[in-house]
Amino acid sequence: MLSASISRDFTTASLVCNLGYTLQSMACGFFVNAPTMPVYVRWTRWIAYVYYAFGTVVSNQFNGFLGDCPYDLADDRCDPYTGEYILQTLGFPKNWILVPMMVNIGWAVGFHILAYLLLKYVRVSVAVSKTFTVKKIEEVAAVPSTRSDSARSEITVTLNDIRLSVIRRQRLGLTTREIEILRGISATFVPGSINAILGPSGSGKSSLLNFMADRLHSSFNQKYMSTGDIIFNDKLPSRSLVRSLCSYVTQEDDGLLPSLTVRETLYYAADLRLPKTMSKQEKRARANEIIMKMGLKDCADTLIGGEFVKGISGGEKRRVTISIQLLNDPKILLLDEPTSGLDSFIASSILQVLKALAEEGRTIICTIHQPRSDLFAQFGNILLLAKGGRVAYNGQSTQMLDYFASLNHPCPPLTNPADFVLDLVSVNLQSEEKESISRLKVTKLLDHWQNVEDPALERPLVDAHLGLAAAEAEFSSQVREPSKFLPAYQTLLRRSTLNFSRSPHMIVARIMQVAGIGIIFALFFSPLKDDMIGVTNRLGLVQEITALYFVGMLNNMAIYPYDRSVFYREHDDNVYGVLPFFLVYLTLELPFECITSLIFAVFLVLVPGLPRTPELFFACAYCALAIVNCGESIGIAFNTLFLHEGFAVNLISVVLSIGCLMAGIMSLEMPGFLKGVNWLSPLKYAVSVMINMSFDGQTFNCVGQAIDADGGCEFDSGAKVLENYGLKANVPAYLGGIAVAAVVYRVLALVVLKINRLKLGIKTLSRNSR
Ligand SMILES: Nc1ncnc2c1ncn2[C@@H]1O[C@H](COP(=O)(O)OP(=O)(O)OP(=O)(O)O)[C@@H](O)[C@H]1O
Repeated sequence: MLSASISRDFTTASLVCNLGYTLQSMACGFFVNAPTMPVYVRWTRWIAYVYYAFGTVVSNQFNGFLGDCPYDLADDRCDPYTGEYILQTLGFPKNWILVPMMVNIGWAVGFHILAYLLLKYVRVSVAVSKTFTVKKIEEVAAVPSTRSDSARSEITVTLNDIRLSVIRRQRLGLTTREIEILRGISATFVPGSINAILGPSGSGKSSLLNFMADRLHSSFNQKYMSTGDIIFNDKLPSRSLVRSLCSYVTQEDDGLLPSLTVRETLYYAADLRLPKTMSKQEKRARANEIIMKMGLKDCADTLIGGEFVKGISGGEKRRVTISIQLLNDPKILLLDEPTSGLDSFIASSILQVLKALAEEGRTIICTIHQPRSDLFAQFGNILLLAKGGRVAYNGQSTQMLDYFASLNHPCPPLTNPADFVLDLVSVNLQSEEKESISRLKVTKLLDHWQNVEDPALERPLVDAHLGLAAAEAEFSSQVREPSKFLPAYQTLLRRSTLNFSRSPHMIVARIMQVAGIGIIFALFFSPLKDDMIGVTNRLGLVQEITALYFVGMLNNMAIYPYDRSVFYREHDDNVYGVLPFFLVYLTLELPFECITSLIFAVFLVLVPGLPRTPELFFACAYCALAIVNCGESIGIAFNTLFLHEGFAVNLISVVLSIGCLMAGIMSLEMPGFLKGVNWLSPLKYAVSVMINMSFDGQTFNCVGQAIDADGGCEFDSGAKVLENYGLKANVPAYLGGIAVAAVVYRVLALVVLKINRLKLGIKTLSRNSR
């Protein structure tokens, strides 16, 4: 909480938290012996709550303790076996239990108060975005409309008795429940004006739009089923053709990268979405044409902006999201709540833009939750749904009130027509009496539409087979193929590099997450001595390489969830596949991991004085790189499986903590099952390699050690340390194991992402199977 109140940005907050935690754990006295800490950091233990917690636990464990001393208890040589001696070596007073517990309560309260004060008095500053002139990708003049003749042909969309239901698994998959979402929707959407889908909450507006855009995907937990046809100009297109002809604008603008300008966003989108037959100049010209058409000229060189950088306005963001979908000149544009969250002026301007697009011959279909009367006037055609997914009206907006008036439901004067019809088709749940009256009224309205007015009653059913062939013939030139691997990879790499280079705090955090903890280790452990304390400090220092597992996760959390949102949107639009996205992430991540791992090895090996050999230096950098990389892989996998970042981070932390506890000296005696699991952990290999290479061939003096009968001591050589702790390992094999683990973890992350992005279709049932 304190870190988040110091910086509200996750990247910086996680850096503060990580370095703060590392400092705490170094100062606690477990990894590095407190009395032997260098004087310039020895004081830090007094401000480390972990020191007090560790002191309490150790005091509780060793007060009055006596180990199995092989000599007479009065013999001085038994001193190292006493709890008093152990406490003295660790630098803790005797019976030090109550005081540190009270101090820690003080720390807990203090941290909360400090966080409260920071949250209350330190305001989040939102920087105003700079404008960027595109230098490398030169500006290309907008050209007059490039719509081809085929693009100008118009499409009337007809829905024929669409039924949609979902079967959901419950109680750990033991039972299932079927929910009917749409019950026989027949409607017509015409080109030339805005087609609005209205209805109370839960009436199925979004589900219908998602169904039309082919965005409903079955999964393990839910299986969608549908019947009915979507017809384009009396022809029955395949689902893939529907997907190609329809562009879909989602409710959120989360498919935009905050550090790109509007023009850059559209240039890169054009590169990714427009066919490879178009030259770069033509793609740029198309993007500039859209910028002019959508009224984005004035903000074209302003950053999109995000949480901490004020960029373009909310209305402009909506326009940019719509613009991206307009790049390939779709014949049908579906928009989910395009005006939600916008003020009336901006909402009205968005609808005017949509109206102008419709007047060019496009079929514009949008859901609107509760339009004001001025917005309602912009709609040409209305589909009114009632709760339960049934149609109450479909036709021209100008005739809607007359239709309801003819059924004895006149709209009172000065009433917003949209509010009036939404009330009309809603069930009033305020009292039982009102509910039964309103339910009867709604049922009558729905039955009347279904039995008397439903356009499907007059429509001859299209011959599915002939219709399919005819549709393919008419619209095949409009089919959009996803971008091939190489061009997609190149464009995404350029875009991500530009976005990343404009986020200096992320670059600093990526470097300092690894280098920072290396510096802290060096401060606490340097210089390593050759006595007993030197032995335990070496073990502690080498063990600390496991902290990099968390660094990988934090690096991933700072970037991946944002990249993922943009990727999911573009993948839903069938712009490119999983692999280019995945490899671009890896390409940007690896140079940072290589450089920071080398820096880390300087502070872990050279500065404190582990054997200063090239072998150990590069082995350390290699292990560090693999551990950070595996942490990132686990981050990718969990952040793909779970969209909620808080939940994902909790789960990842558990997995990583278990990995750290099972590595090296933290778990010398584990049950067989856990030993088996540990072979899957990169930390096991890395810590073993580091311990073996750090101790092999080393000699130590006996200061502070129990002297055995022949005058020697337990740990006078590195070989004895490895043998006594059971840490001897086959270093070359383990070095190979680390590489295998890094590759396997990353491939697993790719498989998780691939499975997650499998677009399991909707099961289409024939009419008589229901
Ligand atoms: N995958 C699903 N699992 C269970 N129920 C679903 C699912 N999808 C839709 N529904 C149900 O279908 C109904 C229609 O949902 P939908 O989101 O389409 O309504 P809506 O009219 O768009 O509502 P709102 O205006 O509040 O967004 C709701 O009752 C919803 O709970």
